[in-house]
Amino acid sequence: MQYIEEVLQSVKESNPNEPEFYQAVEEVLSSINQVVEGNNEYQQQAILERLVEPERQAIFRVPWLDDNGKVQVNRGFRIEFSSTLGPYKGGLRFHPSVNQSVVKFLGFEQVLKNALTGLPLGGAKGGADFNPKGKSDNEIMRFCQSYMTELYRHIGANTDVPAGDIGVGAREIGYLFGQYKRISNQFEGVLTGKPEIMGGSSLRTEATGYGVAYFLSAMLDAKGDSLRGKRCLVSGAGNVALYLMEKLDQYDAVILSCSDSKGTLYCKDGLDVALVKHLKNEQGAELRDYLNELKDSEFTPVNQYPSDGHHVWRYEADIALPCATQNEITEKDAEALVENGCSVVCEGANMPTTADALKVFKDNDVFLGPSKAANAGGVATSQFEMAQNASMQKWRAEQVDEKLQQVMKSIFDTISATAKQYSNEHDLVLGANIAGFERVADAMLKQGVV
Ligand SMILES: NC(=O)C1=CN([C@@H]2O[C@H](COP(=O)(O)OP(=O)(O)OC[C@H]3O[C@@H](n4cnc5c(N)ncnc54)[C@H](OP(=O)(O)O)[C@@H]3O)[C@@H](O)[C@H]2O)C=CC1
Ligand SMILES: O=C(O)CCC(=O)C(=O)O
Repeated sequence: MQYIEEVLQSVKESNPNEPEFYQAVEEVLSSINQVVEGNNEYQQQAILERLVEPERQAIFRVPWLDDNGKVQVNRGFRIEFSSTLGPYKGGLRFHPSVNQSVVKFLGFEQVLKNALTGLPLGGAKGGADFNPKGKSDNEIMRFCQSYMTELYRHIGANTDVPAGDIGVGAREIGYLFGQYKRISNQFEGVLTGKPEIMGGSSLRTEATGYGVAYFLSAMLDAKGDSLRGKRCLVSGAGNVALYLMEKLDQYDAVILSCSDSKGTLYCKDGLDVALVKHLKNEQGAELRDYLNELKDSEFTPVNQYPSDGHHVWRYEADIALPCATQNEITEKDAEALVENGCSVVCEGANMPTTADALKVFKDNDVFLGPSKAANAGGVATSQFEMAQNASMQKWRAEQVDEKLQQVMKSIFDTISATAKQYSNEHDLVLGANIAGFERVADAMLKQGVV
């Protein structure tokens, strides 16, 4: 434990003002002591010190012209965390809250997540503190072009392959790809999540949400249970949340809620998922507009949320599925969920549960599927896209779906077996952290001091 504590102390000192990054590192390091303390080689070879230090970090200016002819400036990031298991791989986030701490925590998590897929993928993350909301299509395009004008020198189909995340979907990936192709004169699989017409994989859009549903289904299966009739609280109403809800609906679960940055939509008898999806994807509407179509629901705006958490978690339900952003389940939210009968949590968003909330869930035997395992279906399908691009092939949606289901089941089996070996089979947080760490650390040992 002393080695781990020394590394944690040094992470804190050398990364001041990076609370999210420290939180992610602390969660992982404090759950791998059983494998680290018994292995002198990890210490001798400074495996932990290397694991927490990104291989390369690019921080750059992104100037762009708005529709009024005024120059705007944002800060861009690409943090190439680890290439131990393959090319750097991970999404780009465009959101005003993006900063070095957020990108680093996401990159660190990505390394272990990608390891859990069993696929040849390193880990990275990037983005910008750019707010796409309220911007015209032309502004989005000019921003993406400027961002790529710096990013292109760091990436490549075998070097670093970005994808989407919050605020970055097929439209942004299309503009980024167009600019990369123009500057580099290469039509290659340098980005994933591309529109299908230019080399995108079938089902990449749906993959993260569907993957969460497949993972959750494996969790319930392990308890001899199923999703049928289960009352689910979902947060978020973006890419991950919408396709998760779609798949849960197919499994006959009842989706009671979803949310966006304006508030929470709730229906005690279950939301009409097709309507939510239509409003968000086809109409670009807000969640509150649902009430214009169906009156049997309620919308709680953010200014009426409890001061210590989020309204979306304050309802009775069996399962909670956070799919918006980091630290969106507070300690009080976790207590409310437990009190209201929730016994399963499956994380669609990256690190959505605060450290205090994790403790509440653990103390109350809540079965928790951690994000680095449960939401890995997106990046796995990105790797399928890379494979298709490299071989100039296009796989059918059924093929991709079958492979996605296999990966999610295999991740569940791996982390559940690891959890059983070191603690109990339901401690999937421990199982994911140890299984991901061992894969990366053992490859690092074989690669020498790099
Ligand atoms: N896309 C992917 O393939 C993957 C995504 N993830 C993770 O899933 C989560 C959601 O990503 P994704 O669905 O792609 O993103 P989207 O941008 O498509 O959707 C995000 C959703 O969450 C809401 N949201 C975002 N930030 C906040 C906030 N600070 N407070 C309240 N609501 C918020 C948004 O509301 P509004 O629209 O009002 O802003 C929106 O409904 C993120 O944690 C991401 O890292 C993980 C693996 C892969
Ligand atoms: O598809 C990818 O490359 C990355 C997806 C992602 O950003 C994530 O898993 O958090």
